[in-house]
Parts: sequence; C-alpha cells; structure tokens
Amino acid sequence: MVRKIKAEVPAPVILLGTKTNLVYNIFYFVQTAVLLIAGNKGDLEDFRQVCVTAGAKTATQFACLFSELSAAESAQQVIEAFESLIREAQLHQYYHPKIFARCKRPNIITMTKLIIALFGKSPKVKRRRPFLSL
Ligand SMILES: Nc1nc2c(ncn2[C@@H]2O[C@H](COP(=O)(O)OP(=O)(O)OP(=O)(O)O)[C@@H](O)[C@H]2O)c(=O)[nH]1
Repeated sequence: MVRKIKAEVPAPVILLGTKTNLVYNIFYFVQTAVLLIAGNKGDLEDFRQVCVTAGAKTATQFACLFSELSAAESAQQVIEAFESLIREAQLHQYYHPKIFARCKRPNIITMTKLIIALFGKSPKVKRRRPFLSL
C-alpha cells in the first residue's frame, strides 16, 4: 500500500429483531463477513508508507484478502479485487451453509437502527414552561 491501508467491507447484512438477539446478529456478521485489505494508489511509489510485505502480513493476521492496486492506472485491478471478494464470499457461503440457513429474513439495517438497538433511544427530556407569574 502506498499511503495507508483501508479495509473494504462488503455491504453487511445483519439480522435485527429484539435486543436479545443482537449479540447473535453481530456474531453472525463477524462470522460471515469477508474482508479485503486494499492497498490503493500503487502508482504513487514515492509516497509509499507501508510495504507490500507489511500489508500482506496484516491481511494474514486478520484472515483477510489482500490486494495492491492502482485505481488510476488499472480499472482491471479494481475489478479483480472485487471479483476475489465475491468468490471468497461465495465459497464461504458454500462451506458454511448453516450460518446462512439461520438467516431467514435478512434485513439491511441502518447504523442508526443498530445504535438504537444497542443503547436504546435517548430519553426525551420534557421542558417545562417557566412559571413567570409572581
Ligand atoms: N494517483 C492515484 N490517485 C488516486 C488513486 N485512487 C484514487 N486517487 C485519487 O485520490 C483522491 C481521493 O480519492 P477518493 O476516492 O476521494 O478517496 P478518499 O478515501 O476519499 O481519499 P484518500 O484518503 O485520499 O484515499 C482523488 O483525487 C482520486 O482521484 C490511485 O490509484 N492513484
């Protein structure tokens, strides 16, 4: 990677029901997410801060895919990175069908919903009208 490492996470599909199964849902996401560390801007060799070996090592450490590419020079490299991500996700689905079988009605949820489910809604503070008469 030239300047920094970014983890590109595929769109998460998280089951969300009640608060009680939220832990399971997060666990489900962690189990099913396929990650790719993409080292972009490969053409800017002079600005490199992270060497290829360090990028690849981090990817191995976190069981991620790794790809060095340059979006400016080659769209093909970007396509290949995404294709490898899709292939890996398909393989994962093939080898772990039970995890996906549990996902009967997957909903894509917003971050706001996730935060509300985790911490609850913030209590509404009722403002009292000041009592002005003497
Ligand atoms: N030279 C070069 N420039 C790139 C490459 N990919 C993106 N850029 C440029 O980097 C700038 C920022 O790109 P963005 O897609 O906005 O990425 P960002 O995550 O918002 O910003 P960065 O933190 O700079 O990556 C834009 O001017 C892009 O044209 C690349 O592979 N090579």
